[in-house]
Amino acid sequence: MTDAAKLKTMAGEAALGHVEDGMRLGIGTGSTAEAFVRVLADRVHAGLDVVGVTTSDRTEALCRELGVPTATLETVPQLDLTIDGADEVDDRLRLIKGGGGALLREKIVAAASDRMLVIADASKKVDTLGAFPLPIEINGFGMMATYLAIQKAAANLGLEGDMILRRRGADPFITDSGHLILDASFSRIPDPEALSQALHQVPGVVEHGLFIGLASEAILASENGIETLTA
Ligand SMILES: O=C[C@H](O)[C@H](O)[C@H](O)COP(=O)(O)O
Repeated sequence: MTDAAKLKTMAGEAALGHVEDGMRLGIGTGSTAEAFVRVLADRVHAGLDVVGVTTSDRTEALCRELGVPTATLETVPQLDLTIDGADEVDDRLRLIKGGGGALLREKIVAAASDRMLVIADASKKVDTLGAFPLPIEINGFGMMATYLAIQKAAANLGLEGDMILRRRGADPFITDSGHLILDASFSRIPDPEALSQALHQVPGVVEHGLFIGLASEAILASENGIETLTA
């Protein structure tokens, strides 16, 4: 296992300490969430009784492969705890997510949960959000108009930077819900709340990767051990 993989597993194992028998779990997407699913599966095989609502087709497939029971939000619409990774986390537990393209379902699942626990390696901790390009999920219809409207909304907040349509090989990346993603390199987002509100005003924006007021705790793994941030 590489050092990076070890840190993800460390964070996943620490997250297990928050999981109790009978819990309805939201299960995130990405390499750290996958590390969590692997340690969770061992516990399930040892008798832990939980049900997971997954945030992507990819995580759903992994849970099925490893024997972690899953349900949909339609049948289990209220969750006790969501455990998910992040691309950036600041000291107020504001996040950038969506590097893997799962931000929409991740946000819906986190919002349906009593608590959201972030798991990450300590390199994800930042003073100011924005070095990681902000994923913005948009409808395919009128995408150039949406692009320009986002650019204008951001400029009104003093934010400028490249916005690139995410691709998978030669084709546009399509999310599990059938949308496109723009990755916006603003470098620094000093007021994430203002940007979040402004983006939600743009028709065509389905969701964005700023998670504000959702995470209640973060487990950050480094070579020195586990650091826990609480809201
Ligand atoms: O869409 C993907 C998610 O928001 C991931 O949780 C995020 O990109 C972090 O992924 P990783 O754990 O692979 O760094």
